[in-house]
Amino acid sequence: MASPLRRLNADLWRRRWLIGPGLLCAFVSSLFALVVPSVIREAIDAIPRMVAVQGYAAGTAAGDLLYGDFRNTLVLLGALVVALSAVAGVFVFLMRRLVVVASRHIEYDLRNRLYAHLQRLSADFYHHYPTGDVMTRATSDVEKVRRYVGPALMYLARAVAAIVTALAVMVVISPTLTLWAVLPMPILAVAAFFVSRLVHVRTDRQQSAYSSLTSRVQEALSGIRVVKAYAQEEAWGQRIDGASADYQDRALDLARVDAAFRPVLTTLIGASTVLVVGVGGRLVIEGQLSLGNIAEFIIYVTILTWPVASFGYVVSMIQQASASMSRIAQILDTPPTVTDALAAGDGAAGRAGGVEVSAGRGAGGDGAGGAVEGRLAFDHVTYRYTPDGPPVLDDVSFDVPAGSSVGVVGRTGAGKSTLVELVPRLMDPTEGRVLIDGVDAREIPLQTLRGAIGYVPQEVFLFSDTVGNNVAFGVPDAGEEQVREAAEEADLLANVEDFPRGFDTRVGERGITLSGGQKQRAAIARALIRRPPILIFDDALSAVDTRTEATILENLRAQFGQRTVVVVSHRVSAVQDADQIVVLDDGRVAERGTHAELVAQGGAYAEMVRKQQLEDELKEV
Ligand SMILES: Nc1ncnc2c1ncn2[C@@H]1O[C@H](COP(=O)(O)OP(=O)(O)OP(=O)(O)O)[C@@H](O)[C@H]1O
Repeated sequence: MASPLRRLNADLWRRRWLIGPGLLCAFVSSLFALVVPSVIREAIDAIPRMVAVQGYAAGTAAGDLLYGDFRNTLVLLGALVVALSAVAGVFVFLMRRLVVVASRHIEYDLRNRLYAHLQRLSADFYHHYPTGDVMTRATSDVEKVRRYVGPALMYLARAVAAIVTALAVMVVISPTLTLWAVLPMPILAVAAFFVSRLVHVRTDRQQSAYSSLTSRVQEALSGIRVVKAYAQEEAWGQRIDGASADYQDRALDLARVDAAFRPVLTTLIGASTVLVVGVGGRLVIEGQLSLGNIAEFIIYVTILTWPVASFGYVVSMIQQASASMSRIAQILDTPPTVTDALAAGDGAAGRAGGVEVSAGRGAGGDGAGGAVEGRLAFDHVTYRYTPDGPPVLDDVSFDVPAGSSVGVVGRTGAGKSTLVELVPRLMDPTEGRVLIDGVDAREIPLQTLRGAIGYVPQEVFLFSDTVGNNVAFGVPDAGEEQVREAAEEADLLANVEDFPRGFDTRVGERGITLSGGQKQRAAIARALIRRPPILIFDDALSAVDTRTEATILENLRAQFGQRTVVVVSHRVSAVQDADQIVVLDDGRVAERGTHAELVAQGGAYAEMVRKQQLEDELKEV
């Protein structure tokens, strides 16, 4: 067995009570199926005897009696064939029920394990693995592994059982005829192996052509407004056409290989039959075998064909499953870089570095978020996205006292988002430390740390759910009043009341589309409802007008003193009232101070203020 598949041994063992009896059923069904040819031999061999009796004793009472006996025997033998086949069928049914069910359980467990691990993995993993790639591993790779624990094992068990038992019976009857009958079989196994390899390669290609076709169509439909506005229907039509033609080519390619396999199979069965009849015929003439034996052998050859072919099929299936399993293992073996390893405790509370910190959910609205006060400090923080890449943050140090506010500004790409993502530990600094209440964030249990932070990312993500559930996302048991309160603080309440079903209005694909500003405010409400001691807005006010921005900031200011607020923005208006402003330039702290201090300093911030004033004045003209 290829090594990556060894990891499944524990799963197979856990499901032994399904797999074991399932494989036993495979064996039993083969035994029953194998009795059928000998019954048919009996029946065929009875025919010449019957003909002879007819010849000698036709018309006599004894002849009629014998004839009646023969007929009854034949009917009985026929009934026996039907009964044996039915019993073999029942065992095949049981085998499938047991083994396929086990394989579905193992698939379910593996997919859950993978998803649980994906949730544990840190943001840096997702920087390196494209979503489509991870999706393929979680879907079609898991399915290929399932085929190993299900169909492959099943086919293998049936094949071994059928081949061993059929060969044993055949050899007992006639070793010579057996040798001739199985002569084409190795060619069949090898052909099946190569054909199924070709089939698998083509199936993969067809699958990837299909996923690129569906993602193209999905993109075209989600971007339909842009396509129409730029009159690009024709060009997009051609692109879809291209992807569609590619898919068709791949599908036909697969169908051709598939179609070629059947004739190969039939030819090889034909060759075996001819050999059986030819060699067997001579043995019958020599008196070593009966005619019934030839019929019996022909059935054995047919019985053996599929198991022998399935050997090749199974080998290629196992190869595929092994490749898939190693792709899955790559993810499972990637350790999360952000862990609780350094934290003193794992639970919702723990002692860290002498400072007691506890979960800051405060869903009840205590406002202080437990024992986390919210002092935030960056201590010589450097961050690189790749080990040999340039530092996106370079030796950043500054302090934010608990309950104060800080505005972070800087050109695009200056590192602002990266800086704030380090606070909830979406990733850890390459060098230096982020401190919360004077404690290295890595020493605080993740649950506690993240429970104390309300983070509104730059790209708002709303789930296809109701507005209310999107707001209550981080506090699933929040009451209606809490949801309303948070929405009001985020200046979203008036909008929601205008929606057809208020907070029960669905958003996203199957609901209404929120405006950019409404989405941002829903995300802000989602952060506020947690009543966290630390609030982080990463350019979270960019899609709202300055009046709404002022209202939200006003609401927040009413709570300054209780909450540490970090506001990343391109707009002076969003940061000018902050207790301090940090200007980032190319990953470094270029300036730091209050609005008045920085304006007086006459540096980059003063220049930004001047430009925005000029823009505002121009707008007014
Ligand atoms: N996953 C990543 N891999 C490599 N580089 C990245 C990655 N994400 C961001 N960067 C780079 O890091 C730098 C800082 O990005 P960041 O998003 O922190 O800037 P920003 O100041 O928030 O910009 P903006 O104001 O446009 O949002 C940019 O040059 C960006 O291209």
